Amino acid sequence: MNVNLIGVPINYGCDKEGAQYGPTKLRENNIVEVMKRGGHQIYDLGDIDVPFICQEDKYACHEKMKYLSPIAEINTNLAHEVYCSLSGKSFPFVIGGDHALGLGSIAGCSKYFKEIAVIWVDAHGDINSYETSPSGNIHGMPLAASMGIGHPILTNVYFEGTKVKPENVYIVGARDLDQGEIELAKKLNLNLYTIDIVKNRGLENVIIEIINKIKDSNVNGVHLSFDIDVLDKSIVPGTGTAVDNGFNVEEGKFLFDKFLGEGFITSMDFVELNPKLDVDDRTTKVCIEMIDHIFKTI
Ligand SMILES: NC(=[NH2+])NCCC[C@H](N)C(=O)O
Ligand SMILES: [Mn+2]
Ligand SMILES: [Mn+2]
Repeated sequence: MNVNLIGVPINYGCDKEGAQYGPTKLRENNIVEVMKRGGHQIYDLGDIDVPFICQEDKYACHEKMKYLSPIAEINTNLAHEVYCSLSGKSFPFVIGGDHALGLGSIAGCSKYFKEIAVIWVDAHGDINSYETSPSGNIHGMPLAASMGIGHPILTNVYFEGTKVKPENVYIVGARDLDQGEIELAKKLNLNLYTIDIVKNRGLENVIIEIINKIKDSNVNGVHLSFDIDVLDKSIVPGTGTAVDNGFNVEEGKFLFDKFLGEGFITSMDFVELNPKLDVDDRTTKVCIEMIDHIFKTI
C-alpha cells in the first residue's frame, strides 16, 4: 500500500506546551522505518506549516475559542493534503499534534468520498462547541464541527457544509464527557460507545456491531481518528488530557486488528502525543509500538 505520512505540529487546539513536538519526536524515533516494516511504500510529506502566534493573541478572532483563525487555516491546508493523497491513491496517515487536526483530516476525506463514516477512538467526545466548551480549547470541538455544529469558521473549513452525518459517527472509549457533549450525543442519537458500555458488552462485540453498522450504511470511505488518551492514564503520561479507566495496550492493538483487518479504513489520525509531559519516553515508545502494529495489520 502507498501511505502518505503527514505531520501537523500543532498545539493551538489544546493550548498546552509540548503537543507541537509530536511529529518530530516520532520521526526521531524512526516512525518511517517502523511503518515500512509492514511492507508498505511510505512517502513522508513532512509537516503542515504552523504559523507562530503570540499567546496574547489567542482570543484575537473569538472570545470563546483560542486560536480560531490559525486553526482553521492549518486545517484547510491539511484537508487539501489529505484530499490530494486520496486522489493519488495513497493512504493518509496524519500524526499530531493535538486533535484539532481531526477537522482537516475529515474535511479532506469528505471531499474525496461521496459519503464517509468516522470512528473516533478517544477518552473524550470532542463534540463541544464554543457554547458548551469548558476550556475554549478547539481540540474538544473537531468532531462537532465536522457534523456541522459550532462556529461557521470551523464548520465551513475547506468547503461549506457538513462533512459527516451524525448517524455515520462512532465514538469509542469515551469516559470524560462534558455536560453539553452528553446532551448533544442524546439529541443526535450518536453511536456513542462509552468505556462503560465497552466493558459491559465486551470490546469485540462492540467492534463487530460498529463494523456491521458501517457495512450496512452507504459510506464509501471510513476515517479512523485515534487519540492516544483512549489508553489508560498510567500507560500514556505524555498526553495533555490523560484519563484513567482506559484501554491497555493489548486492547488498543485488538481494536486496530479488528477495524484495520476489515480493510475498509481509508485514512487515519494518530494524535495527542506530548513529548514534554512524557516520562522517560514511555508514551513515545507506546506510540511507536502501536504504529508498528498498525502497519503490520493494514
Ligand atoms: N482531544 C482531546 N484530548 N480533547 C480533550 C477535550 C477536553 C474537554 N472536553 C474540553 O473540551 O476542553
Ligand atoms: Mn481527542
Ligand atoms: Mn482525548
